[in-house]
This record gives sequence, structure tokens and C-alpha cells, in this order.
Amino acid sequence: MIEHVVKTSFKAYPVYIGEGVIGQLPIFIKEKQAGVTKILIITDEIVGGLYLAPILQILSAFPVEVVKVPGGEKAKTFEVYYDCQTAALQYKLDRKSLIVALGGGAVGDLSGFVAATFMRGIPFIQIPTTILAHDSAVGGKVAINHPEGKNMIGSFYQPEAVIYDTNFLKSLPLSERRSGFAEVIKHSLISDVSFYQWLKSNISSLESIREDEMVQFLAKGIEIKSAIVAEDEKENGIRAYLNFGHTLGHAIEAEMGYGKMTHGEAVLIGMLFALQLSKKYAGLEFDIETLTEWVQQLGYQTKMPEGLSDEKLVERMKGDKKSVGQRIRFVLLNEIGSPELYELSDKEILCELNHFK
Ligand SMILES: NC(=O)c1ccc[n+]([C@@H]2O[C@H](COP(=O)([O-])OP(=O)(O)OC[C@H]3O[C@@H](n4cnc5c(N)ncnc54)[C@H](O)[C@@H]3O)[C@@H](O)[C@H]2O)c1
Ligand SMILES: O=C(O)C(=O)C[C@@H](O)[C@H](O)[C@H](O)COP(=O)(O)O
Ligand SMILES: [Zn+2]
Repeated sequence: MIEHVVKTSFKAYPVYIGEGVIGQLPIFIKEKQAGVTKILIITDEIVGGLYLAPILQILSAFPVEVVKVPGGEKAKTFEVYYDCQTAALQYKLDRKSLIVALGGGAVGDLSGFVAATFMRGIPFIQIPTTILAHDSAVGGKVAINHPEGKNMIGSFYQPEAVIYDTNFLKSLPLSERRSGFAEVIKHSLISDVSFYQWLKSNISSLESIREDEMVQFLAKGIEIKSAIVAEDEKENGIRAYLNFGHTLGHAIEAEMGYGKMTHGEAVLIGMLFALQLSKKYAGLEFDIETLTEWVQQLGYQTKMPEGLSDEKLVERMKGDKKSVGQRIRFVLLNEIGSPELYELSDKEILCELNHFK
């Protein structure tokens, strides 16, 4: 088992990673949440169907209630958020109660936001079940979507612990492995060229990742992310680098309709676009072609999805959280591992989108 500690100015919490670490859950609750009055597990239909029974077994010493929400982006809506709050009230949760998020990033983002706002904030624990959630479960960004934009209604709210049992990843469909691995690639590109090269040399298929390799890259991604979060929890500066690929990625997700393309696949396209911009505006010297061939071999789509209007994408990007006064800011790379924020005009972006086809 790997134990990593995430430190922010007000809080430090453990991330346990490895096969079988779910056993830490009751131990952690007994030790750190003594006197817990109720545990509310929020999970989705698929993950609940697969893993709820063993978790209930593990938690049999505690009073537990469960809310099942729809899978994927359908969970990150006002309606589902409202239903979770209603359930929390009807189950009589109080400030000594605990929310447990069992699922991928969608369940984690929703549950964290429910926890952050129920009675102005009660503790929560993340039990991630996707590769992507090495990113989403760590760092405390919790949110739901608005039709106008991704994660627009949310908070920064750190969990008490992240318990990342890699046994849960074995049932992940290939498309979800692909989605999650895009954020691993992101972590390498923004911070560590040798990690990027290691990934490229060792991961040639997402179907057959060795357990030791999986643990290695998940832990490395978490280490990279938590170092950034430790320095800038609320995104006043360098945390924006974790948004590499997301300016266009989020615009694609919103424009297509949430859930039509997975988050990671949209971010992957966004990263390829940001790399193209980096060559033109940030002096990056990098062989995008070799990266493109590698990710195509892993099954990623590398072109813009058909039928999206460049003008509408630019409008979406103006509303991105990194924008200031409707001026769009991209995370670009001066070198691999060296990100910086750049403001670009609508005209410059439209021109590059045109070349990106
Ligand atoms: N908070 C953050 O810092 C952060 C970071 C990255 C992404 N996100 C958000 O995370 C969300 C995406 O999360 P995600 O990709 O982890 O997935 P998800 O929660 O959207 O789940 C995707 C699908 O996989 C299924 N699934 C989950 N775990 C499974 C398992 N072990 N076996 C079989 N099926 C399983 C789910 O039921 C769902 O159908 C997006 O909304 C994105 O915006 C947040
Ligand atoms: O943790 C962060 O900071 C990130 O930007 C991680 C991203 O991978 C993640 O998708 C995040 O939810 C995007 O944040 P947002 O502020 O653009 O909604
Ligand atoms: Zn992301």
C-alpha cells in the first residue's frame, strides 16, 4: 500500500493507494471520525451494483444509508444535487455525519459539493473507482455542471481521506480507462518530461496495464497534483496549470452536451490543441506528431468532433473559469514540464481552430 499525504494550508489528509486498501475505511472512520452519527454513501447505479454490497459489509458496524444517482455527467445536475440534499435531511444527517463518495469523478464531484454545502459543510471521504479519479478525488474541487458551463457551481472542499483501491479499476470499461489515462498524460506534460517519456515507452495499450504500472502512474499523478494543490489550493496562480487542455476540452463537452464525449477524451483533444498553440505562441519545441501517433494507438480520437461551430466554442471558452473579463486564457507549455498562462485573442484562437481540423 502507498500512503501519500495531501497538505493544504488548513488541512492534511491521507491518500491510500493499492489493492485491498478499502480495508482502511472502517479503521480510518473509527480513528478519525469517532462518534460519527450516520454515514451516507453516494454512489451511482453501475458502481453501486458492483461494489456497494462489499462496502456495506465492511461498514456493518456503522449506521449507513445509501443514495444511488445516475452514472456519469447525469449525476452532476441541480436535480440530483437537490435529491441528495433531500435524502441527507430525511436520513437525519447532522454535523457529526459523514458522506462517502463511492464512484468516479462525477460521483466524487457531486458528493463533495453535497458535503460542502449540507449544514454548511460536513466531512466526506472519497472512494474513487476510476483511473480518472486519481485526479478528481484529490485537491478538493467539487462541483456540478450548468448548461452554460462545466463545473460552474461548486466549491473548494477537501475530503478527510481518499481510499483508492485499485481492485475496483478491474471492471472499468476501456472507454473509461482511456478517459482517465488522459489526465495521467496531462500530469506528465505539465510537470515532468521523464514521466511523460516513461508513460510513452511503457504504456502501449490501455487494455493490459500491469498492476504495478497502474499503481506507479496513479501515485505519480497524485504526487504531481498534490504538490500543486499544496502551493495554491484555490487557484490563485499555479493551480491553473492543472487545467491544461481543459479550456477547449470543457467547451467541447458543453457544446456537445455533457456525457456525449468523456471528460478525458475531450481534454486529450484540448491538450493537442494547446500544444499546437504552445508551438506558435510559447516557443515550444516538441514533436506533436509522435504524441499523436501514440495516443491514436491507445484509441484516442485526435481530431475535433464533427459539427461543432468554432465561434460557439470560442463563446464557451470566454466563460471558462480562467477567463478574465471575457478574455480567454490558455495554459500553454514553454517546454514539456513548464506551463504558463497565455491570453489569446478570439481572432488568434479562431485561426488556430481552423488549422486544427
Ligand atoms: N474535481 C476534479 O478535480 C476533477 C478532475 C478531473 C475530472 N473531474 C470530473 O470527473 C468527471 C468524470 O469522472 P470519471 O471519468 O471518473 O467517471 P464518472 O464518474 O463520470 O463515471 C464514468 C462511468 O464509469 C462507470 N464506472 C465508474 N467506476 C467504475 C468501475 N470501477 N467499474 C465499472 N464502471 C465504472 C460509472 O458508472 C459511469 O458510468 C467529470 O465530470 C469531470 O469534470 C473532476
Ligand atoms: O484540480 C484542478 O485544479 C483541475 O483543473 C483538474 C481538472 O482535471 C478537472 O477537470 C477540474 O475539475 C477542472 O476544473 P475547473 O475549475 O476548470 O472546473
Ligand atoms: Zn480534468
